[in-house]
Amino acid sequence: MAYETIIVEIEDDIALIRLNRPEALNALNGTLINELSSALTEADHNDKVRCIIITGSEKAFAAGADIKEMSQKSYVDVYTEDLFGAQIEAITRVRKPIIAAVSGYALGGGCELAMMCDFIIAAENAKFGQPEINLGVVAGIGGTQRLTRIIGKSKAMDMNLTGRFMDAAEAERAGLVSRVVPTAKLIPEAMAAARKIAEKSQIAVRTVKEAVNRSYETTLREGLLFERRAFHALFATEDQKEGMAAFLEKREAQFRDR
Ligand SMILES: CC(C)(O)CC(=O)SCCNC(=O)CCNC(=O)[C@H](O)C(C)(C)COP(=O)(O)OP(=O)(O)OC[C@H]1O[C@@H](n2cnc3c(N)ncnc32)[C@H](O)[C@@H]1OP(=O)(O)O
Repeated sequence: MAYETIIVEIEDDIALIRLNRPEALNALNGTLINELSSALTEADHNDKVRCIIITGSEKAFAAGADIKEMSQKSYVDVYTEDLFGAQIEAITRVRKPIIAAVSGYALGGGCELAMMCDFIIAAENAKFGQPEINLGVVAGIGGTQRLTRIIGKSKAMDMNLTGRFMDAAEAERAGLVSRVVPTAKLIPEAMAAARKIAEKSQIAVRTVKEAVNRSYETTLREGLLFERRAFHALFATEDQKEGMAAFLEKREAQFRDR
């Protein structure tokens, strides 16, 4: 399918989705959000795809929501259309793992989009921020909620109140990103991580995603019970038998996603 604001490449069993509005540093306008949401749904339903990567350009993952597009909207407009509601939240309903490969600016909605992914690999030049305060507004898709759960109250307050940017090293220390890699190696490193995930039992992979995400939504007691029951349930799969047999026989497991 041809898109206007994103490029989708499928290599082996990985879908690489590149945000592609260089003239606006990949600012998230309505078209981009719709196209990203469609491409993700398509990748989620494509049996050949086992892992998804979202990336931008070297200069910008995404510089936030498109300010030009929203600047003249009224409260009635944004409330009625539920701006940044269901359409972008659809990303969080994708069941396959999504890696955000972030180079350059990930600001406002860009940082929030990266946080909606399952984990973030950052290039050394990455800069994260929630500068909505400079526009007289606040974050609208997780900058005060997901960011606070990830990096804690003090840093989240600092980022949201001052609008300052966090570099890749600070983001790694704060737990916002899982690893930092040389800028030129961002896509090869993200592809290597995606290939590792693609080799695993996809039933176990999806269960990991559900269980980790559950930890954000529930109490520790409920989360631990969910995790234990998920662990128990995987004993009903052929992949559990294969994974454990392969270990004991000192060979590579051949998972069949059953
Ligand atoms: C999703 C919500 C609800 O949370 C809300 C939001 O996300 S609000 C948006 C938050 N993001 C920002 O406030 C960042 C805005 N951008 C910048 O501060 C700067 O562009 C920069 C620091 C990222 C980069 O600066 P610089 O290298 O000097 O490049 P520029 O000349 O500023 O930008 C190039 C070009 O891109 C356009 N641009 C950049 N960001 C946006 C944006 N968010 N929306 C629309 N357009 C954007 C910028 O206007 C320039 O275009 P031209 O003026 O050359 O046509």
